[in-house]
Amino acid sequence: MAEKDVIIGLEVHVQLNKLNSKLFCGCSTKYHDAPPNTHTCPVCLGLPGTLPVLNRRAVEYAIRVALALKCDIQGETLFYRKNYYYPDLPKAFQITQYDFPVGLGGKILIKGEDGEEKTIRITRVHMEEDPGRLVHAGTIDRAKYSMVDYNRCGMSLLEVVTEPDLRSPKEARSFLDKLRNILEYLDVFDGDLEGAMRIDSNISLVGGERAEVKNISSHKGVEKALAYEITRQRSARRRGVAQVQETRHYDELRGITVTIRTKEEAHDYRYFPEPDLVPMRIADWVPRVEAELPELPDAKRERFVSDYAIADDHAKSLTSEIRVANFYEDVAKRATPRLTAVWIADVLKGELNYRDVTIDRFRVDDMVEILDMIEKGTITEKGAVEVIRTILDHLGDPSEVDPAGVVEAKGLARAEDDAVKEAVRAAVKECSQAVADYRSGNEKAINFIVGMVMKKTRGRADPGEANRLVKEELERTGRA
Ligand SMILES: Nc1ncnc2c1ncn2[C@@H]1O[C@H](COP(=O)(O)OP(=O)(O)OP(=O)(O)O)[C@@H](O)[C@H]1O
Ligand SMILES: [Mg+2]
Ligand SMILES: [Mg+2]
Repeated sequence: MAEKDVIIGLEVHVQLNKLNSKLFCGCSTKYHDAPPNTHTCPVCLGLPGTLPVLNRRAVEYAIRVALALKCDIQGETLFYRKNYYYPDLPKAFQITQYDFPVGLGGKILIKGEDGEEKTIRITRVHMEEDPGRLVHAGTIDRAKYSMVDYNRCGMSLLEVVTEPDLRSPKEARSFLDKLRNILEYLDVFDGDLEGAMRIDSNISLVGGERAEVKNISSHKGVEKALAYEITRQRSARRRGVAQVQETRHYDELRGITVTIRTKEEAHDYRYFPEPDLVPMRIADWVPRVEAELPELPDAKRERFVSDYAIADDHAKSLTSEIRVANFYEDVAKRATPRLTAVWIADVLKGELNYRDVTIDRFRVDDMVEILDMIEKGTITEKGAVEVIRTILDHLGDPSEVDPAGVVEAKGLARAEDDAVKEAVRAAVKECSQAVADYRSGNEKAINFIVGMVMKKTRGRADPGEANRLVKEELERTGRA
């Protein structure tokens, strides 16, 4: 439900984890399976006397994202020091942007609560370095001690800040899904890696101060934390307790948020320009980066509708993930595009979701073969679903299955026409009561006869076709 009194704005930290090296040093970004503190060097550990060297590719990726989010790219961009003391950042300041971020004033289209397309404005996109990761012994508010892992320290981060345009937890989630989708299209980001996206959610009720729920890493977590906050803030208001500007933590296990600090305790970060990095004229880079921008989800969706003459809903579903979109096009080139759209969007995606399997585990060749069998009438639609399910259920087995093999092994080949006709004749003879009912005007009685045909052919007849044949047979025998 769109909530008129709810105001939400997000700050999304996106790790540019497809880069090979960190933002200011040559350390590898592939630390996810490595032991703690093995991907570090004097620069990302912030040892005295070291100097940052900017990763050009990171700047290029940042411009790519800012352009895709329709931001104005700033002519010159500058880094600042944000000073704070916390063990996740050994040099006691974070190199980030403040004035002159890479991009200002963009937008993302999402599906709003009312089902209509809705524009969420992007305030800015800026670059910064990721701090290290604290691992708390127990929960953050009660831990006896914490351990620190600097593998993540110095990774390239983007912060994408929205205007407070979101009106419900669900809209916040659609925004995050859409953002992730765009980032994956841009090939700068792998959302499956741990810590790839971390979100600060700001939420207030009209006329009240905002609470900022820090550092949630799943979209579902954000949705739940925001729902909890709405209830909490409303109930406080009813009791006459005013919301103060504060930072809160979401306790995922307990499903609640707890206060961490209020505005009075807020840090003064003493931002000042980073003296070890010069301002960059990025305006000159823009034409080249723009020319290399790939097709984005909204554009792909429009093209799918016009190139393949498929329904907009199908196009939307197929483009909501780059891997699905690519799979669709690979199959559609070799099969009927409309039929392909229906089977991928309405059937395959559901079966994959149910099993939590990604589409690249399914073979393009297999999908083409299944669609071919449907079109030639070799299998029924029901049989095709069975084939898809069986293939998915045997992923990773030593003896993987293929469509023809499943059809053979499960006897899914559609019954020969003669066999169906034979079954129809027999069914009409046997179901004399249903036949009499049908003839006296009860049209639904035909379903019983069709059911008998399906039973006799062990489900290998096409139900529509069986229905047509039963009617023909009833007419023929009625005339006699
Ligand atoms: N009344 C409000 N209710 C909910 N969200 C708000 C409200 N006013 C602003 N916001 C949101 O709060 C966020 C402010 O983020 P911003 O990065 O500009 O500042 P910050 O949170 O003060 O700084 P920091 O980066 O240190 O957390 C934006 O996403 C904005 O949309
Ligand atoms: Mg911020
Ligand atoms: Mg903030």
